[in-house]
Amino acid sequence: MVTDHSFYMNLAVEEAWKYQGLTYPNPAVGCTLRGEHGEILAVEAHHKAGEPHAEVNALKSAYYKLTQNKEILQLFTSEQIHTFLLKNHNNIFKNCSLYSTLEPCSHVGKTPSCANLIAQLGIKNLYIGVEDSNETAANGNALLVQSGLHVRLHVSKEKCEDLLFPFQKFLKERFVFFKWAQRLNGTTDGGIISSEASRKNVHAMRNVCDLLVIGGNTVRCDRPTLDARLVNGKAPDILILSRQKEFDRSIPLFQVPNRKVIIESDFSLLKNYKNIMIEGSAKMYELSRDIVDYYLCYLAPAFGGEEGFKNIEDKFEILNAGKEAEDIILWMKRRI
Ligand SMILES: NC(=O)C1=CN([C@@H]2O[C@H](COP(=O)(O)OP(=O)(O)OC[C@H]3O[C@@H](n4cnc5c(N)ncnc54)[C@H](OP(=O)(O)O)[C@@H]3O)[C@@H](O)[C@H]2O)C=CC1
Ligand SMILES: Nc1c(N[C@@H]2O[C@H](COP(=O)(O)O)[C@@H](O)[C@H]2O)[nH]c(=O)[nH]c1=O
Repeated sequence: MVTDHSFYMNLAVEEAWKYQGLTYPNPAVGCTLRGEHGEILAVEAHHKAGEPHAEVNALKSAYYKLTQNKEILQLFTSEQIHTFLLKNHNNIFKNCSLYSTLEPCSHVGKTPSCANLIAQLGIKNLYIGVEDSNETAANGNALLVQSGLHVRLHVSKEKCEDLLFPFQKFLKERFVFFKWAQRLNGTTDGGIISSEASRKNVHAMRNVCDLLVIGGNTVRCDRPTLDARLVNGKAPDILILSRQKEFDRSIPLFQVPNRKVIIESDFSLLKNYKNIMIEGSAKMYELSRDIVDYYLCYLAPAFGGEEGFKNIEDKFEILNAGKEAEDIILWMKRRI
């Protein structure tokens, strides 16, 4: 039987995109566990920095699927899951193949080393999308080859690179993404557009981004708060892009504790930040075109509104299309 390794890797890629924008300062990573007859034992992702890596989440799910032992479902930290699996694996993974969009980490950071766990569990084959460019975590691949695993690199390489790109960008300098919510007819005005689940997702991104950029007219018209209240999260610093700099200082945006609100007429402040979200519409889109890496659109199944992206001719490549409640979520890059 010829195995289509990209099929299994692409499942991991799809799962990981659900957490893009939420894993900072970690990368979005996905992992599939395949049984010896090609069956899918688990498809999981890394959700949040400090929580288990994708490989650990996949091994946890696969262990439960294979053993029906509910004990593992009560374990949530990486340390707990590593320790449990090392003690109880009974060689059940010995003919399994593991697909990871990123080379398993070799270091002990906030969580123990995935490469070490994979080696000790006796997994047979390891398929990797891309190597880890983060020097402290890299070389998991070499460690696993030494341990006798069959390792193949660059399965669905381009897809894994697109997934990893934000991480590489914030490691090197900064990652900037432009997010908006629109209706089917392209309008962005008139208050709430996307579903509550989508807005929670955006608040979870605000919770981990260190700077949120907003246009001055939006502050005047929408009187937004721009915090992460829907997930009880931390409010990011705010850059208001404005030349005239006149605002009603009594609105909630200026009252949120423990964050800075800075008003500038250019983007030079961005150099001090790593993970940056611009929440904007057409004017901000035009002004930020040269500094944005990825675009994130929440497309709500509705018509209505009046203003939006008119008279802009750009084209995009869709990197991932997902669904959150009733909305479609598109991660894209602009075609140059
Ligand atoms: N659905 C959605 O996701 C969103 C919808 N919106 C809606 O869309 C509308 C438009 O928002 P958006 O397009 O983001 O932008 P805005 O109109 O809110 O902001 C653009 C800002 O850029 C400043 N500006 C204009 N030209 C320049 C320049 N050449 N150099 C520097 N600064 C400049 C203006 O400053 P000045 O203050 O001096 O005029 C203005 O405040 C908003 O009113 C809001 O209701 C906004 C964000 C998201
Ligand atoms: N209407 C709309 C968005 N609009 C953006 O959110 C801002 C309001 O933030 P806050 O006051 O914190 O709730 C608003 O000014 C605009 O930038 N975002 C979305 O995800 N979905 C939506 O439907």
